[in-house]
Amino acid sequence: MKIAVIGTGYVGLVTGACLAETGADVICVDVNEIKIERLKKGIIPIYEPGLDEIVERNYKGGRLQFSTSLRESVRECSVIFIAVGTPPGEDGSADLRHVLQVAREIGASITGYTIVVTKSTVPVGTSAKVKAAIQLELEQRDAAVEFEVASNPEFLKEGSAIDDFLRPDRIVIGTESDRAREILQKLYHPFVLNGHPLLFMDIPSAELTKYAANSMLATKISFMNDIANLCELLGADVDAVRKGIGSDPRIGTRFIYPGIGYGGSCFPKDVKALIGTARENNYELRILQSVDAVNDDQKHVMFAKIRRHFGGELAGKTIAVWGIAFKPNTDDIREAPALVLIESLLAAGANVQVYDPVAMTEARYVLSENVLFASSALDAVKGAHALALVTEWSEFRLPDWKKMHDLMLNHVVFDGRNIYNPAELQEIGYAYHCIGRMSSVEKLEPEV
Ligand SMILES: NC(=O)c1ccc[n+]([C@@H]2O[C@H](COP(=O)([O-])OP(=O)(O)OC[C@H]3O[C@@H](n4cnc5c(N)ncnc54)[C@H](O)[C@@H]3O)[C@@H](O)[C@H]2O)c1
Ligand SMILES: O=c1ccn([C@@H]2O[C@H](COP(=O)(O)OP(=O)(O)O[C@H]3O[C@H](CO)[C@@H](O)[C@H](O)[C@H]3O)[C@@H](O)[C@H]2O)c(=O)[nH]1
Repeated sequence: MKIAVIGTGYVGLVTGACLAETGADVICVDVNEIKIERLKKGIIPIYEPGLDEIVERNYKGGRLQFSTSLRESVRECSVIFIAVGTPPGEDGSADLRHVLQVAREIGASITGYTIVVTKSTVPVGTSAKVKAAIQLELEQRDAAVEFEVASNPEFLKEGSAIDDFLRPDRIVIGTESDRAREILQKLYHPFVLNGHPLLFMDIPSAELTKYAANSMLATKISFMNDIANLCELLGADVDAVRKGIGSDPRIGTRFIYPGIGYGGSCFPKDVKALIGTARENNYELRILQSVDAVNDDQKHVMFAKIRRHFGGELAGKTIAVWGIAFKPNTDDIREAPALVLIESLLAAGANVQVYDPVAMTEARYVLSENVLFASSALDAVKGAHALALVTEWSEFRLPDWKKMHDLMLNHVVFDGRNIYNPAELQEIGYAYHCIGRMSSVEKLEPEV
């Protein structure tokens, strides 16, 4: 089966490489010439564990190709995936510019029966727009080419994208015909050998499933962040509460970790987009409005703790920030909570020294030149008055606290992910603040 994947970002490249892994003949297309040139040289444009191996193996095996020409690439393909970005527009709704541009080009190029599958996250009704755009192009060139559209939202997580794609919890496909259903069932058969379901449904339901899934997960996180903030007021420990509620299988243990707000290219934009979709239909999604508002506030919680610790005066203080990526195992810094914290620290007159194991290059594009980019975690804490742990990378989990004690000017740790042991830090002489817990350590008088 010959397949084209349009858009070679986090989703498109993983999709293309994983489909090629099953023996399919895949061509990945992108408008970004530099990206495609680098991919042809074996340079992977993003950090995603395991992606380099799978791309290299399939590229060398001839099953995976790269191109900047959509028109040439899609001609012989029976299935075309659209995996371009759908960033938030000014009003928060999904910007469909790239998706519809691709649809028009597909319409201008296909010559035989084709299934056009929308994999990008798009609002309900987008597949119908894609279909209309392709149809219009076909009519304009007077071509009677049979095609169908389908919706196949992607649920992979950055940092574990390969595993998520190869062993999905489920695959959701919205189709309108048995023919498209049979072809997509065949294509995805190798990925559901684990017994997890391939769920066929109508197209609007498939499109909405994606937003509902992300919104549900974001709701769990904002709910726990709200509870964490209440824990601090009541003298309770959110991690005990988390374990206490998570043991009930109806609630479950996953995605209830409090922190400093969810980030990334999906939850923030998809929650906002779904709120907008509802509003366009005269319906207020009140729960999601609160989820979004709680998340915006949560991104400021760590800054408030740091400012309070230093008696409201941060001018001249040096704060080390560990982690910029929105989560570990990715170089993606879109909507990362670290960016909000760093901006607030700089605005308050603090010096900021940052370190991230893989996101430093991305960070240099967006962070102010006043930020000091450290060469290692230890380098970042040199001369610092405080350490803020933002992203829970593995290499930050067991720091050499004693060595750091000598490097830091003042000894206080702000743990945005609740990964450190307060007792251990107290023994070495650090003050400790985390999320949703008032530990005895935190109640120590601030150091000068
Ligand atoms: N990143 C994730 O974890 C994730 C997971 C599931 C779904 N999604 C959704 O998948 C979609 C893609 O997300 P992403 O993170 O991979 O985006 P991305 O920004 O990493 O990649 C998008 C790519 O599309 C290319 N592109 C734009 N216009 C094009 C065109 N006309 N022709 C060819 N290529 C074009 C861009 O150059 C870019 O390389 C979005 O709708 C997103 O919401 C993302
Ligand atoms: O208990 C938790 C779990 C996650 N997060 C935060 O939530 C954000 C998103 O994390 P995660 O969902 O792991 O990463 P993404 O790669 O953004 O994946 C989400 O967004 C993708 C794009 O739509 C979907 O495909 C995935 O299913 C969905 O999990 C990150 O900032 C995490 O730190 C928490 O604060 N607490």
